[in-house]
Amino acid sequence: MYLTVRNATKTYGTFTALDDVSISIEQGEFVCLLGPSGCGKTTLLRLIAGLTDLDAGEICLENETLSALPARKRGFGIVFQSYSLFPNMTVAENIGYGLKIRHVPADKIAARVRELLELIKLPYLADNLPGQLSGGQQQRIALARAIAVDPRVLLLDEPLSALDAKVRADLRSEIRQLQRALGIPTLMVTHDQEEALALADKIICMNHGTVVQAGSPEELYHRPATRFVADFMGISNLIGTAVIRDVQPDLLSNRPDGTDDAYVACIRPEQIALTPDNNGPATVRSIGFLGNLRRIDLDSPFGPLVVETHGSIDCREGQSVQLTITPEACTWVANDDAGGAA
Ligand SMILES: Nc1ncnc2c1ncn2[C@@H]1O[C@H](COP(=O)(O)OP(=O)(O)OP(=O)(O)O)[C@@H](O)[C@H]1O
Repeated sequence: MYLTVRNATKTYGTFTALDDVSISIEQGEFVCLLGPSGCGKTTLLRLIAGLTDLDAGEICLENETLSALPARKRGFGIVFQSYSLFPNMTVAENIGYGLKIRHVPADKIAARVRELLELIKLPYLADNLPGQLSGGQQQRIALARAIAVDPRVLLLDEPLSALDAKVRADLRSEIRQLQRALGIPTLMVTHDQEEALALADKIICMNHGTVVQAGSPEELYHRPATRFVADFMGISNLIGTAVIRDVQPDLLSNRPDGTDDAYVACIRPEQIALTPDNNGPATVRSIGFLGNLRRIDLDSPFGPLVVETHGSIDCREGQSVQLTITPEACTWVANDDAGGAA
């Protein structure tokens, strides 16, 4: 483990923002902290950065305890949602700032700034002021400034959320490429599950100040541990045990033992097949065209269902359809009853 947080707790008055949280980041890993607004993501990032004090717990980098080390001595690079560049400094001065305060010689700073401007593909902007740049450009500069000092860890707090969809998607893949090329262990806060799925080696899913599940994007999507994770990570059809027993009992074959309330089935929309059938038990309510796929809303004996298909589909709104669902399509997840909190 490169960076570890053990049993971190943080309270504000009587409110517990983080409750006994433990996480780890490996060397070179890209980790996303994902969860709904207010779940404690930013608090955890700020604790790691040294911008907030821990009430209890420990933060270690390799074998060094960081808890007593002030933020500026941790050697971390930080990028915030608001670009937070120095408005009166040029782009080159902004990028070189961290090196300047470390008394690096001017020629070395100039060379490093040139190298970073090439890396973020903005070599022609060196002499501009931040106010003359687009949001996406400013965020690239903020990233270059954070990387300039060869940080031991890169901390990103919702760096893309102020940008529009296209710029956001472009910068997302650039951040990924840059992080891969430089191998800097990175922790990024986001509330956007698509962003986390696309970027992360590991996702740490949080709710109400605790870690609900940590794992690869594939694990969290295909094997969510709880109803909250299933609901938060993409679209899922969550169906109770009693309904399944009534409608299609063979789907219960993989269910763990426990009371009816203990588990619900999570069936992803791409795992349900439809066939037009005038005597079929389900009815198509609406069909949405999403470019590369179609999303179909159904009324069914299971209740409302969402189905997605990449192929063309031979049915129309109002049509009756037959459903094919196999027991393997059901992931049984603990019913933490937190679906509503997502
Ligand atoms: N300085 C503070 N004083 C009091 N309460 C705070 C303080 N900072 C954060 N909180 C509370 O702690 C909780 C967690 O906040 P945090 O910013 O970590 O959430 P978050 O998951 O990053 O949410 P968001 O995505 O909305 O930024 C929130 O309920 C917030 O109101």
